[in-house]
Amino acid sequence: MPRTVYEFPSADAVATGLRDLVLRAQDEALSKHDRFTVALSGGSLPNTLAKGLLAKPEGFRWDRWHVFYADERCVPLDHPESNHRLAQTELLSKVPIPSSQVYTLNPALVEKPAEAAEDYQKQLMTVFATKSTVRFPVFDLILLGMGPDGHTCSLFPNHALLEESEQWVGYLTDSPKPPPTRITLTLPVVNHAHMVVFVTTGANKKDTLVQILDRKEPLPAAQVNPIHGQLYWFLDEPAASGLQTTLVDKPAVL
Ligand SMILES: O=C1O[C@H](COP(=O)(O)O)[C@@H](O)[C@H](O)[C@H]1O
Repeated sequence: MPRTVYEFPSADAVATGLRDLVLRAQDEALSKHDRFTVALSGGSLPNTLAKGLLAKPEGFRWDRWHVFYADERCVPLDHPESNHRLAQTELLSKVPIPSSQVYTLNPALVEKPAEAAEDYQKQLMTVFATKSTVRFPVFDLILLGMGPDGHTCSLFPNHALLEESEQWVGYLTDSPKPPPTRITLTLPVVNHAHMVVFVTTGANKKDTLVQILDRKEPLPAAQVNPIHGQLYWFLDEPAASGLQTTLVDKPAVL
């Protein structure tokens, strides 16, 4: 499916635009089934997302949301490096999503990443289906960040996990970005989603975006190409400033 690259004048405008797209994704999902399944990244994403959603929360059906993490660091859930802690602080503590519908790393398994990944895969199966029924889960929406090295989820350049083609959740103990031990959705899961949105702001991502969107270098984020779903890039002006690729300017309606 083709990608759409939006350029917004500021990070605040990215947050507003993202809010509108998340609402659309939610409404599309609820017109087809009774739940909205979303995977959140860590890093800068929860703050941008919260800014948009909390500024205008009307229309969100929080009781229907099922929230997973695109990746998680193998640390206790209240640790400063935990993606769940970040999402909880920025957004989840401020909206009435039932806690039973927020799927976290099993904190008893932080020292056992292989078991933590297997456990998280089992949690996915409780919502989507078992692995014997569906090859890969189909998320309604996956919200991704991209690191300056082109990583997304916890899929890092040249890492063997990029080749994973069977498992839904992988683990690594050698992340080049601390902390080293993490679990992550695999590329096939991301590429089976109904909608995937990269949210990338700031001039420090500018050169990597040129590598991915203009030069099509095979960095991890460039390997996100949903098979049947839609792919959006939400950029602010500093992030987009080096790009030659066709940009869609400040969409009025998403
Ligand atoms: O380590 C991580 O980094 C990426 C990118 O973070 P950002 O701060 O550059 O947006 C993030 O998407 C991922 O979830 C996180 O674990």
